[in-house]
Amino acid sequence: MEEEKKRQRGVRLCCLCNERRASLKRPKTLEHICRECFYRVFEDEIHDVIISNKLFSPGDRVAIGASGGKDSTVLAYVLSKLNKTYNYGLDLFLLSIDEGITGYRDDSLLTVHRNQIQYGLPLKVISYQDLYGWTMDNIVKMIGLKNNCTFCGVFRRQALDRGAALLKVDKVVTGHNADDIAETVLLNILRGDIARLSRCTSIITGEDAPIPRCKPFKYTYEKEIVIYPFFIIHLLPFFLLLVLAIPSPLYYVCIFQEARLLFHRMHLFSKCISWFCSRVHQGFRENQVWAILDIIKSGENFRISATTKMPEQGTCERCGYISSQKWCKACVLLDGLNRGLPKLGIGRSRGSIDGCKDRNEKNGGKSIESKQCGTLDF
Ligand SMILES: Nc1ncnc2c1ncn2[C@@H]1O[C@H](COP(=O)(O)OP(=O)(O)OP(=O)(O)O)[C@@H](O)[C@H]1O
Repeated sequence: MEEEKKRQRGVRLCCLCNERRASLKRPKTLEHICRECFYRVFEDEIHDVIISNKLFSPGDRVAIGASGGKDSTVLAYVLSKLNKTYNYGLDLFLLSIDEGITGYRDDSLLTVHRNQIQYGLPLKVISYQDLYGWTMDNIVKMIGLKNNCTFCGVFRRQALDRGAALLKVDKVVTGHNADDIAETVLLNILRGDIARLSRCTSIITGEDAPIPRCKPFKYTYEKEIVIYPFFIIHLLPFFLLLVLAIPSPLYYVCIFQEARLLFHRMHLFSKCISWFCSRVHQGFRENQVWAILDIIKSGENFRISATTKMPEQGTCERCGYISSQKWCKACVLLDGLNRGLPKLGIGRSRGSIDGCKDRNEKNGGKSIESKQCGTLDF
């Protein structure tokens, strides 16, 4: 009766509970729903992903890769909430890697320190300076802005594993979301990187490595991760917050990623435009919404032919980290830096460093070489 009255008054009701006033159009399904139902479906879907993929076992020690950005901040909050609500029995930790990027990581680490207190989770911070003797600031001073992301990505991947080993955890979780995964599928297709294409949609990776990594946000849309903490604030101030680039976990973009920063600004600008034009371009937006899940599904359905030779997994002769080469990529890059020849380890031709010969080449086979690329370098 009450609902009927509301409907007559022209109030759009939430299509899930059919009781409360709808206050947002859900980016993933385009349903008009209320705030309470948004929180419920957002958390329920992540819980379903965790359970159906058996991401954790009771008693697991789990490190949350905490960059201080929006994805890992929301992940830390949601995972600790679900852990309590559904009694997963997990011991959660925050693990942060300090790359030594002044004006970027030092700011975002403040958020992680705040999260440590807010969520009551132990925090471990590991720096490139301690692990490698180099900060990204110093690396960029030596090599400039070109290729610096290769150093950062390779070092971070290994640093997360080393931090996880120090914390003696069973698993590492990262905040990679559906948009990141769809983007990586497309990048790997464009680059013809079959090795990465075959594993980039896996929700658990590195099962052959000492510590597996999981992505509970694999099917969670970035837009919903952004809405989740800020939903209470109405959309307009939220857009202003983004566009004016007021420092916030939503907006941490690495200062060394100039191209990405430009892309990010353009992306935000186009988001604003599309928000204003959304009623006109409804059909286009609906296609865009489904494209993310479709791309992930295509990546999942990708099958590698049995005759394709994949890189052979071994350990680095220098540091003992997993590697398909004699030396792992981090050791090759570090060696180049320490010798004052930082470009040696970059690109495909790696013959110039003795320790870097491909095991498969040595074995006479032709392997698929996997480069450091894409959003998912974990
Ligand atoms: N410095 C870091 N320390 C710990 N974990 C990290 C770090 N950088 C990235 N990660 C992990 O990898 C995930 C993806 O990182 P990426 O650099 O793509 O950032 P992002 O998509 O902006 O995510 P976020 O918003 O959490 O920073 C993060 O969500 C986080 O779990």
